[in-house]
Amino acid sequence: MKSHVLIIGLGLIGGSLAKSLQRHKDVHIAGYDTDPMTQRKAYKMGIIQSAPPTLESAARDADIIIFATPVGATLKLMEQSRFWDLKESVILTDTGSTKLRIMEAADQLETPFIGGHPMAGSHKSGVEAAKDLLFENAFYILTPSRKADEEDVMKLKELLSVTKAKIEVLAAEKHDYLTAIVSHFPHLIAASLVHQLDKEEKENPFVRQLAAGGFRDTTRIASSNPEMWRDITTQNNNMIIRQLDNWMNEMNRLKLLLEANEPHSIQQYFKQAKEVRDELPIAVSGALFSVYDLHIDIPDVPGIISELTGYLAEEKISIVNIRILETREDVFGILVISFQRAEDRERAKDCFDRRTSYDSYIS
Ligand SMILES: NC(=O)C1=CN([C@@H]2O[C@H](COP(=O)(O)OP(=O)(O)OC[C@H]3O[C@@H](n4cnc5c(N)ncnc54)[C@H](O)[C@@H]3O)[C@@H](O)[C@H]2O)C=CC1
Ligand SMILES: O=C(O)C(=O)Cc1ccc(O)cc1
Repeated sequence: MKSHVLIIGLGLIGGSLAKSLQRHKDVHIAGYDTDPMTQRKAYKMGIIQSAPPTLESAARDADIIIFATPVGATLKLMEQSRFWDLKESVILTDTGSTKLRIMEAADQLETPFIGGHPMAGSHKSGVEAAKDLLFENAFYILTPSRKADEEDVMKLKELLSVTKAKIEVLAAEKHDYLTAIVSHFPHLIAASLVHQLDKEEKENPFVRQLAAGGFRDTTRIASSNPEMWRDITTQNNNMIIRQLDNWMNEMNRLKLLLEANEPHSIQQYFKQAKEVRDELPIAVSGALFSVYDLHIDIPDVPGIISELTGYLAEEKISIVNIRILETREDVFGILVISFQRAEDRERAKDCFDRRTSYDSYIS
């Protein structure tokens, strides 16, 4: 008999999970979204196999229910779930970026709840951005509630195994502490840098044109969904404030360094940061967010980027990011294209080797 999975919230994460879980031949995936257009689109795209009209009817048939909604909505849905007519063996789980508040709510439920957080994503949202391989090689954190037993955890792990994510069990508080450092607080920094640019721009409109390379790299995540980040920030408020306090101390240390303006100490500051950054497991399997960069030496001529991305599109190779490291007239520029999987990067390199005369290499 087929096992029934209900995914509530069919955006980037719910849609990607639905696509990935299709690999189980014995699983039926039902999908619900408060936005009827999204639900219809997910059904038409074949991401979900049924689109129930109400949550109550869908919940009745489900063996596993996944809340893939912004974390504020997830808390409300968990509360509503008390009134659903659920199977006795049902397991509830979520995909939210915060875990402590969710698990406090989970402890109030009679139903086993296993918190979940796939630590991969992007600044994009919505079902159109969903990708079946989004979670491959990424960590997927689980935080089981007191009512979830070992067998429940095994069932969920078995369901999620097809995502090819690396599943780890962690305490909710530890999860929120760590994600404040590597994910939540960096979002606030990105947003604040953009605010700073915006203020300057009033006096100096040209600054906007100059905001290339480094500024864009550092602030990409400021383009994320504001509703989602409102909820994350309010739920993990204390941990984020702790990081802000640390950051302000660090900024004071930096200010003293700048006021002293001593070249050696300033170089040391950058050198130490570079050493730590270069050692981060970013482009290898096992990273929080794995990306695989391919560098291509390109001449600075109009249309070059669309030519190269056009080849990738023809060969159905997906990219996650694209940027130019350096472009000056008469000088070669370096185009950096990031892929989610090493295999995609290999295929892209092969594609460029066959179809262009540009050198591409893994730096
Ligand atoms: N975007 C990312 O990179 C990541 C997000 N997450 C978490 O996953 C969850 C979902 O995020 P995304 O998919 O990016 O958001 P999204 O904005 O792409 O999709 C959320 C979907 O939920 C629907 N929705 C909202 N309230 C609902 C409700 N009460 N009932 C049913 N549907 C409802 C929306 O209409 C939308 O289609 C969030 O909790 C987020 O913190 C986790 C990992 C990565
Ligand atoms: O786009 C990025 O780099 C992200 O930071 C994506 C992301 C957003 C929220 C999460 O909980 C996990 C990953």
